[in-house]
Amino acid sequence: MSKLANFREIGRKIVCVGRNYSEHAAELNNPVPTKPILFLKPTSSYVAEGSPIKIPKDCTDLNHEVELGIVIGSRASCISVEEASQAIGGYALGLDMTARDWQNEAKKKGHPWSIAKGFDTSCPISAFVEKDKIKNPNELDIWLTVNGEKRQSGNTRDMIFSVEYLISYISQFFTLEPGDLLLTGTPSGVSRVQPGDVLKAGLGDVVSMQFKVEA
Ligand SMILES: O=C([O-])CC(=O)C(=O)O
Ligand SMILES: [Mg+2]
Repeated sequence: MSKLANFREIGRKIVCVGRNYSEHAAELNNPVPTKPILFLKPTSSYVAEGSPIKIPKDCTDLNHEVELGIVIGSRASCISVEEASQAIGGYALGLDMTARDWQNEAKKKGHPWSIAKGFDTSCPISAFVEKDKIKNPNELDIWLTVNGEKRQSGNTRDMIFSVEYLISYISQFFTLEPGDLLLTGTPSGVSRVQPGDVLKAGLGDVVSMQFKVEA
């Protein structure tokens, strides 16, 4: 078994991309970016299947964002787009849980989004997916249901910036290290979750996962 199966323990950062699907940028009245928008989540935000997503105290608008995750397999600093696929060690399916009320307030004030995006349980994550299970990460169906009702349904071909472009771009600023996770942004259909909701999500026919939401 690959040592990357343990990426939640060995990885030291989660790098997230914002507004990488134009329909999602539009649904939140945000402009479509001309270069990737990056933010970080602490690795303490991971939650694995079997444990619940907890709505933080005083958050009134917790949203789901289903995203393709790239698990880094080898150290990458200032690499080119052509070299980028060599840095991919595997994949995971992730949820970028977002306290939208807190994010909107921070955006208005020009403050960072760290709490809105990085609170405990804000990164529900699947098991590790071996690299050879996915031929082309830029051509994958990605979906999420809430209590059996379809909310998000997209394909990674609609990403504004490809997986390889993102890895290269991020590596110009942050050295990527084995076990680090890159979350590639969410397609449209984000919505509020409530205590008791059951979220199911899937990536192509390679992985699916389920999480319960608690107050
Ligand atoms: O909060 C946002 O909408 C930005 C983001 O994470 C995404 O587009 O996936
Ligand atoms: Mg996101």
